Amino acid sequence: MSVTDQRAPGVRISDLSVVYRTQAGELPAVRGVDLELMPGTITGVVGESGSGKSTLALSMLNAVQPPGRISSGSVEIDGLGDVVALRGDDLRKTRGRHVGYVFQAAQNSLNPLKTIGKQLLDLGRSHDVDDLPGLVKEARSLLDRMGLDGARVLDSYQHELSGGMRQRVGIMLALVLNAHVVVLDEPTTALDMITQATILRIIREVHEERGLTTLVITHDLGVVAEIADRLAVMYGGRLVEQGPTREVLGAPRHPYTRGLLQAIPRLVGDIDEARALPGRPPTLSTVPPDGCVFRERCAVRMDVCETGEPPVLTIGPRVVACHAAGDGESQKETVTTGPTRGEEQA
Ligand SMILES: Nc1ncnc2c1ncn2[C@@H]1O[C@H](COP(=O)(O)OP(=O)(O)OP(=O)(O)O)[C@@H](O)[C@H]1O
Repeated sequence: MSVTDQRAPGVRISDLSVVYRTQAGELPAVRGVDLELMPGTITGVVGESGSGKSTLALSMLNAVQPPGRISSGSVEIDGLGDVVALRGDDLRKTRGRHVGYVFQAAQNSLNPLKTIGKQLLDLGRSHDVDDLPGLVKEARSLLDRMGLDGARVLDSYQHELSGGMRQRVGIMLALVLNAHVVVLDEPTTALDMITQATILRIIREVHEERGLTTLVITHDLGVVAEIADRLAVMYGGRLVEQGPTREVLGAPRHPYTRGLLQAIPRLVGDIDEARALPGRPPTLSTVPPDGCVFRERCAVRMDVCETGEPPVLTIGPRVVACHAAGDGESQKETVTTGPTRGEEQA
């Protein structure tokens, strides 16, 4: 729904797989993910803990660290090429300058020995920014917009700031170099509801003003409902459903998406109506290598889900990977958790 700005690049993640080395060998945390970020849109990625969201975010900057590695696939950014193929200085310059980011642990990753302002200048110098006073002014203005005293924050050390303030510093650092692709991993988790709403509004405003292509990673469906144009749902390293946010949330087709929605307590009505998804999400070592990764928790699983990769179905603007999503039966309101899981790639 956002205005597509000519400056906003498109991003195509194709057949992306990321593995981590474990005692049991290399195991996939992200498997065969295909996801396109349309220019000028905000895409939300949701899923329970361990579904591979942060690993996907790191891949956007080719920043997966050992014991992990990108084992296949590409992340093509318009004007930049395949980030997965970048190395050395090209890669370093890309991070921050072309792809702005705030990682989940960003609020703890500031340098405790330097003021925020000093770290900002280091960032500017490392990216050959000529106008450092301009950079400081921009940083102050972004912090002011997020409800902080920008000048004071820049003079502060990390230990002088609360978790929520550090989180906003992280968002400022993601935006300040004027990158046109921005990756925000859990940007508002440490914030109270009111501040969260303010920050989401500001992210949206800056996104539109600057013509960005933005990826927001969150476990919170409320956050994506608030901010994202498109929504991608991950489970066990797979993308199981994606499409326009309103459609996915309004009429989820994958049983996992349905389960996530049903697990949200309502503010009105009977709180018991919220039904937690039974079972737990898989870990690296328990993700089934074959068949549907969601089948253990799926109320409508079929025999084929045990062994067959779910087909990737394109239904209008929606992509669903599920054995049951294609047949008329399962698309009727099959309440509970829903049919088998699938994913959107190989
Ligand atoms: N450094 C690592 N070494 C081994 N396994 C890892 C490592 N980092 C992540 N994993 C595993 O990869 C899988 C995906 O993790 P990831 O952090 O990407 O998921 P997530 O959806 O972002 O979860 P969360 O919301 O809890 O951050 C998990 O099973 C996790 O345990």
